[in-house]
Amino acid sequence: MLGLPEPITACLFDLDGVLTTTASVHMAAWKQTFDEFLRAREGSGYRPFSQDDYDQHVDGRPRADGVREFLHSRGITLTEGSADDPSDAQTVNGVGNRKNDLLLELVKERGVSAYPGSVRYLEEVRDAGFAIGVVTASQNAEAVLAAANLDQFVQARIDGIVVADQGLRGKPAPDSYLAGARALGVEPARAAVFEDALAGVEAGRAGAFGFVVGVDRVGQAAALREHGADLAVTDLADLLTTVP
Ligand SMILES: O=P(O)(O)OC[C@H]1O[C@@H](O)[C@H](O)[C@@H](O)[C@@H]1O
Repeated sequence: MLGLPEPITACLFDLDGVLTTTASVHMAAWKQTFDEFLRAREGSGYRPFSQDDYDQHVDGRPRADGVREFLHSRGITLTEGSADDPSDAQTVNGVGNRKNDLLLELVKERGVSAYPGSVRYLEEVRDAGFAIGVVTASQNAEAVLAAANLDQFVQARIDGIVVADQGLRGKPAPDSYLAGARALGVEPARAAVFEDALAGVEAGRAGAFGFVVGVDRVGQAAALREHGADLAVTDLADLLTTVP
């Protein structure tokens, strides 16, 4: 029993925070990046980047969208710059590159692991014969999936690189999930979306997916439901005992 309603035959999983424990690593890299940025701009009285800032403005969105959205919330607008901007450039790309440098350092230091409950769930989904896709804003998804030994489960991957190459709108727009469903050859109504980000459950709802599971890792179950989750669980293995 996968805890999913009858018509579902495919599962589209977000990666960071749903399958792997890397959401907290992204959060740490963003916090260091934005705190350095704000301190340099506003001095020691700056308001630090918080978990709430991450949840509202950054989580689930493509890297540059996260930079823009968060800085906008603080009344700051930067020029875009270009992809090869140095990481100290005061541009959207420069700030994003600083964050990526820090993320890669942290991933190297801490390693990447999968949630044991998510691995159990993936095994059950695979054994039930359901199609499996990963839909993530991250441009580092291929390496993270491989490091966590999860690539064996994945039949289609729509990641930050595909999103940029195909000119898709990032989450909360439904485009990347719709591309995931297309890649698996299923109608959205027959696919379930699994998301820990508010922008991600919004994307699932906007795409009219058959079922949206909110995965609550930071105590935001009610907000996940408000933004589009049909159900919120704290671990994917909880679904194995849930009858919808
Ligand atoms: O910077 P990356 O690896 O391309 O990731 C982009 C975004 O990917 C999402 O999966 C994370 O939730 C965000 O925190 C992150 O900012």
